[in-house]
Amino acid sequence: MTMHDERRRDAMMVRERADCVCDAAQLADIYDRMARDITEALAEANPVILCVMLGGLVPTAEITRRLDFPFEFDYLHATRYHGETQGGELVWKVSPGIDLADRDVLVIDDILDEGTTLEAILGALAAQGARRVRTAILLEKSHARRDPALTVDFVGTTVPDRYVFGAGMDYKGYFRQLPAVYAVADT
Ligand SMILES: O=P(O)(O)OC[C@H]1O[C@H](OP(=O)(O)OP(=O)(O)O)[C@H](O)[C@@H]1O
Ligand code: HPA
Repeated sequence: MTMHDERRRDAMMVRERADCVCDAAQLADIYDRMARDITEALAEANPVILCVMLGGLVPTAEITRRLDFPFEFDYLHATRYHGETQGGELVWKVSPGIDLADRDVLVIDDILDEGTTLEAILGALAAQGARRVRTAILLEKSHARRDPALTVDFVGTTVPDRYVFGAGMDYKGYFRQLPAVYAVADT
């Protein structure tokens, strides 16, 4: 069996035993509410919306299709889990291509865990001259391992301190496409 086959088999076993922590109907309600709050804050701001690839892809698509006001759209790619369940060094793969000087920016990502990724993104966007950066994160993980000063403007919901996947998030590269969020079962 190749290494890829083993990872796939591991992912399938983990999915079978995982607990659903946010189902598709709950996610739809969360996206509706986030889109309403974002509209209230940004409809007149001519913002740039930035998707944090890869995990931000699904929440960004779900939220932006609920926004009926003009905005520009771009993405950035910063990653530090590299297909594993423990974070490592942050690698910047792609910076936003659009000029952010004096712009209102909304960053959309899937999860706030230890906060390392979001801190780096906020630093980079400030360095690019953004006027104001707001953040929309689908899930906030409940623990005390991040700087409490790091706050998010639009939070979907809170999840327990377990590795989660689905709705854009992967387990070892798999299952980003699942329409609900699952937590890996304790061993
Ligand atoms: O708060 P942190 O502990 O820094 O973790 C949060 C980040 O981790 C995930 O990205 P990941 O590095 O897994 O890349 P991916 O989006 O390609 O899955 C997630 O999409 C967030 O961007
Ligand atoms: O629990 C998680 N799941 C998926 N990606 C993540 N990135 C940080 N934490 C997580």
